[in-house]
Amino acid sequence: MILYRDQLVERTEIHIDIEDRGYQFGDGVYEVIRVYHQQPFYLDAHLERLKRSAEAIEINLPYGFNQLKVKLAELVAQNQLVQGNVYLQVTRGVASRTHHFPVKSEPILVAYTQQNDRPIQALNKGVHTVTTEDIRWLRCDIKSLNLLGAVLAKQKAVQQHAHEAILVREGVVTEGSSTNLFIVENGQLLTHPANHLILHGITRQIVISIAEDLQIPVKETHFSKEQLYQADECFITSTTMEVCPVIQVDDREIGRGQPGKITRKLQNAFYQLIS
Ligand SMILES: Cc1ncc(COP(=O)(O)O)c(CN[C@@H]2CONC2=O)c1O
Repeated sequence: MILYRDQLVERTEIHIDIEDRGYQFGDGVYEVIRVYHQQPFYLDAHLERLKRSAEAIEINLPYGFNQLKVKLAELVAQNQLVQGNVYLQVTRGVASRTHHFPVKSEPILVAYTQQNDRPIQALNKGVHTVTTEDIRWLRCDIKSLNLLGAVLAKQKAVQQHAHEAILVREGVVTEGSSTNLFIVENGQLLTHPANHLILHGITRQIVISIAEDLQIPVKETHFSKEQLYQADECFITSTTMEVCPVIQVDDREIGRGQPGKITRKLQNAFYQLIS
């Protein structure tokens, strides 16, 4: 079943209008929410970010958090989702094609579930990555449907048999195409500040909290591609990748090409949260 507007319907019953602004302009916002043991993980944080993103582009969510939580719970239950993702998006709705906001349009919400396992092999062995220029716009803190910059970066990674593209803007490492990124330098975590140039990842924030509990120093600061190459450890974080070690960046091994000790500590602590 699919949550379409405010009803659970079969996918075949849904017809997206050719002038839905999400379809024509990417004029909408989205969230990917992880489900473990039939329970959405950090649902409130995801919905709060959805609201922030919608407000940033002046879309009014079609209904409130409590109703949305009830609907998402029904969606997860109806689809018997034990472990996987809920994809949720809200577009500005349907209107004759004009760049400026239509005088009147009704936001359209769609949510659906995907059954999938945790990325165990990537978590255990680590992943290869490539670097590429961050060509995205300057409001990456808005989780918008405008994902072409991320799509092109991810495609470059896949073409080079890598898992993720690490984005570099004017010499500064920002984040992955669909992940946040941390390095470990002399026992300290470094990650890009949560400003308009990165998505304020929920997993990123969880890792920062875990690090504080484990008394691992964290510095939200700029760092260069050279620092990335020389890092003792590196990992990426996201709802779908959890805390995933990076063992290679371009042609450079990170650490000794193995997941690092601090990364493993953070992984183990994160695993306790989802068990
Ligand atoms: C550009 C970007 N940065 C960071 C993150 C990590 O944020 P969370 O920790 O809140 O997930 C994402 C998540 N991207 C989602 C996660 O999976 N697929 C996506 O599109 C992202 O798209």
